[in-house]
Amino acid sequence: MSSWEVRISSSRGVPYFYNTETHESMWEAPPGLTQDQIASLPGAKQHLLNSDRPAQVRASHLLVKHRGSRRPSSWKEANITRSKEEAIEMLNEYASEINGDPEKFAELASKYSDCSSHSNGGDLGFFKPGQMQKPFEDATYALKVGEISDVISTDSGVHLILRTA
Ligand SMILES: N=C(N)NCCC[C@H](NC(=O)[C@@H]1CCC/C1=C\[C@H](COP(=O)(O)O)NC(=O)[C@@H](N)Cc1ccccc1)C(N)=O
Repeated sequence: MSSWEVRISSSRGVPYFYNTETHESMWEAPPGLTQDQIASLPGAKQHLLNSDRPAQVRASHLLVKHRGSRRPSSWKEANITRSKEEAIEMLNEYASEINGDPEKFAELASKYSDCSSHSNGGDLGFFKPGQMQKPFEDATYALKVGEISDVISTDSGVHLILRTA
């Protein structure tokens, strides 16, 4: 496997391959390396090289915060004191009311989401790997476009996610 490693180009912010012996560098993976060998190169954090992961995705979410949230406050409520269990119960009720319907999702997100994105039906716009908290990112990438997640927990609170692109 010689001495290839993965580095991030400072100018382009994307991974490239660098050989510490020959000082060669290339954007594409060196020929002859299997996917597994590439994934185990120094610096090749799987999500950076996850070639089958689209560069960006788009999602909407319905966030219910609780007293354990990193910022237990929102446009709806200055001081959020509900428990995490209560927040999960609320989300499960919303999920059954939404019943997989994207329009219903946007309607309920506008009314009930504790995120500023509520004003836009929960739409977060496009985002790339590394921008959102990991559980949120992984859950979104695991969804097909048009699918709604189960209850996902992050430091912000608990979410329902609808992947839209
Ligand atoms: N578009 C981006 N890159 N904006 C920065 C995202 C930061 C990111 N946020 C999260 O991972 C969670 C999941 C989705 C929303 C979110 C949290 C919070 C609410 O939780 P709190 O921070 O009070 O704990 N909402 C936001 O950030 C909003 N600006 C998202 C947004 C709103 C309107 C339009 C676009 C994006 C993080 N790395 O913390």
